[in-house]
Amino acid sequence: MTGGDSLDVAAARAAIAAAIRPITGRETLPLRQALGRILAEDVISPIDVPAHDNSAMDGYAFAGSALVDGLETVLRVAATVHAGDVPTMTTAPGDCVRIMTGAVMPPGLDTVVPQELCRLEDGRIHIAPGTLRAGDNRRLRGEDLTRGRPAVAAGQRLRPADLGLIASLGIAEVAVVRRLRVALFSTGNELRTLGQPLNAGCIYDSNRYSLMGALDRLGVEVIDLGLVRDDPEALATTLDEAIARADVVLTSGGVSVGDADFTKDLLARRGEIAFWKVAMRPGRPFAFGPLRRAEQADAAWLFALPGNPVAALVTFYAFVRDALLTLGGAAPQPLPVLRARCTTAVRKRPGRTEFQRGIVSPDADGRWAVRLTGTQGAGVLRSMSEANALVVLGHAQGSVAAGDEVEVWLFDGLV
Ligand SMILES: Nc1nc2c(c(=O)[nH]1)N[C@H]1C(S)=C(S)[C@@H](COP(=O)(O)OP(=O)(O)OC[C@H]3O[C@@H](n4cnc5c(N)ncnc54)[C@H](O)[C@@H]3O)O[C@H]1N2
Ligand code: MOO
Ligand SMILES: [Mg+2]
Repeated sequence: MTGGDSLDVAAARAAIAAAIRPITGRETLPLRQALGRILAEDVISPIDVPAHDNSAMDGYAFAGSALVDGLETVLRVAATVHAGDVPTMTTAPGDCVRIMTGAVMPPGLDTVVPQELCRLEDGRIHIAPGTLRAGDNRRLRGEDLTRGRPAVAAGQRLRPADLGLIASLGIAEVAVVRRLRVALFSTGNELRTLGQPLNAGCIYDSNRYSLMGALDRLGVEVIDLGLVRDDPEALATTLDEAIARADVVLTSGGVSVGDADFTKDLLARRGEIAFWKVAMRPGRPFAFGPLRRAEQADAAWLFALPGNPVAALVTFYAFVRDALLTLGGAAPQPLPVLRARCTTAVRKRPGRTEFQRGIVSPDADGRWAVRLTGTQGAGVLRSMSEANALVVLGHAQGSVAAGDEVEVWLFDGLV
């Protein structure tokens, strides 16, 4: 669709999802280097975790059958086991064993009384009636994981807890998907790079920094191709380098209808425009499509983001983030969505999706409320910097009155 018609946001997301396929490259990494990487294969547990029934408390282990309703239980302390010991003793009826947290349960014993819940006197413990039930404070063999079961599924972006879980299985290396390579550059004669003087009529290139930050959060390999002038030849040269080196090319600027807006036309020459223009604000001029690669069957994908700084980030979150996760082999991880009361009225007409920037926090009653971050222009980056969420006003929705519920997409630590 290249004409004046715009696709709605849902249709644009669906078109991207239908076009892309995960990359297939794999590598094996030591666990210590695998944080944030995407698991390529299920990790199957080779052992039961824990490997033995063990005590959850420092206290005394005994046979739960010794507990009798309504009566005090008195038991003689016959032995001691520490974590790391392998107890083999048999325990006579009426005996208990001093046990530490994590120690293997002695044969035949199934219950632990924490030491603060009993009284020790002359080598015997006294447990008041009703203190606990048989089986209490014992961790069962395999209660975390049983042998042969998947512990962490392929597609998981490995988090600290996943690394710990895999380590608990004794597994030192994991197969992960190779890192997705994303090349990016900014376009515009007016752009200056940091460290250069700001001549009249110029602005600093901020998009590359916000977008590289967003890419770093996703754990992809970033190929920074810098700034490119609004010159079709310079653009073509840089785009060709990007196509040769990357799976995905991310550009900002030059996708609208100005006389120096060449990015989209270049996409049409190097590949195919799957769509251009989305019925949304900000971010209407956004182009997506495949780029042909010399000697390679698969395409690189171009996401051409609008130049306005807020529009660039909004389109990144609306379209690019999920697509990069999919391309990189990750299971879907949509931004957390919730409904919140909007404290400000918003004027809107149906027929396009609007992404306002807001701060979500609980109100006095503990319900979620969201207030907008001031002026919402597509060039006002402060509106995005102060926000912790996007307020998403759907395609068919009209104006919002103060107090109405709206949908918000929360930024999390991953975006
Ligand atoms: N006649 C029309 N004009 C415009 C339309 C339209 O539909 N009809 N759409 C507007 C919308 S919406 C947007 S968004 C912009 C998109 O423009 P481009 O993608 O072509 O981007 P540029 O023209 O290059 O720049 C727009 C704006 O953003 C600033 N910019 C660009 N790159 C950066 C950067 N890396 N860092 C910071 N700021 C950047 C640039 O200086 C411009 O101010 O088009 C509207 N026009
Ligand atoms: O929609 Mo443009 O993306 O407002 O600035
Ligand atoms: Mg333009």
